[in-house]
Amino acid sequence: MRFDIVTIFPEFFGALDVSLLGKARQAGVIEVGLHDLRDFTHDRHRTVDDTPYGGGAGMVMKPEPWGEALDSVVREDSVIVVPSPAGHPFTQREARELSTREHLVFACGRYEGIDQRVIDHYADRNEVREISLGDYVLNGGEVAAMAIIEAVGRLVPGVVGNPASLTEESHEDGLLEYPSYTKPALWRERAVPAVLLSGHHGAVAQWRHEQQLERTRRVRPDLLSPDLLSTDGSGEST
Ligand SMILES: N#Cc1ccccc1Cn1ccc2ccc(-c3cc(N)[nH]n3)cc21
Repeated sequence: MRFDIVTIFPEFFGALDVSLLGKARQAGVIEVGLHDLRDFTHDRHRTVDDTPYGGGAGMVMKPEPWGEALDSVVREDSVIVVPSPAGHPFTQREARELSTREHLVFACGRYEGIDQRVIDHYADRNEVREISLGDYVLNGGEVAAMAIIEAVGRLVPGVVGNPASLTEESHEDGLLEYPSYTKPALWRERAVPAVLLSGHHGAVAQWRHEQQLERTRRVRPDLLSPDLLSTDGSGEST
C-alpha cells in the first residue's frame, strides 16, 4: 500500500519514520510520499490561501495549488481522503476497508478548509472520502490524517508482527476490549483477577467476553445492539 500526503506542513509527518510504520516503510511493506503544497505555487510568496467569497472570517485554501498537487500524485485507483470536521465519522470498520486499497492520497487542509471545487473535481474522477475524527475542531487535517494512516497502516498485512493481536482489540468485534494485566500478580495490594491465573482457557475466554460486554455497556452503550444489551456474556438473555 502507498500513502501520499499533501500538506503545507510535511515535517508534521516525521512520526511516520519511527515505530511500526517506520519499520514497515524500511521493509517496503508500505510506501509514504510527502508533498509540500507550496511547491505547487508560482508566486514569490508561495500563496496557498485567499479570502472567502461571500465574506466571513478566516481564509480558504486556493484551488489552483491543490489541483496541481493532486494531479501529480492521484492515480485511477487512488482513494482521496480529505480530513474535515464536516466529514463522516471514522471507524475501525472504515480503517479495515481502507487497509485493503492500494493507494490513499491525503489532502490535509488548513485555515477554514479547501475550496469546495477541488473536492468536487476529484469526486468526478476518484473515490473521495471526507472523514471526521470526531465532533471537535482541529486546526488542520494533519492530526486526523496521522490518526487515519496509523489506524489503516497497522492493518496492512506484514506491518504488525503478530496479526492475531489485531483481532482482540477494541472495536474489532464491535465491543470494547477486555482489561489486561501482567506481572506482578500483586501490585499495591491489588491482585490480578484469579481466573487469569487459573490456566483454564475456556474460563479465561468467557471472563474476557463478559468484561468486554460490561465495559461496552458502561462506557459505550451506543455500540451495543439491543440483543447484545440483554445478554450477560454467557449467551443467556437477562
Ligand atoms: N476545515 C475546516 C475548519 C473549519 C472551521 C474551523 C477550523 C477548520 C480547520 N481545518 C482546516 C482543515 C481541516 C481538516 C480537518 C479538521 C478537523 C477534523 C475533525 N474531526 N475536526 N477538525 C479541521 C480542519
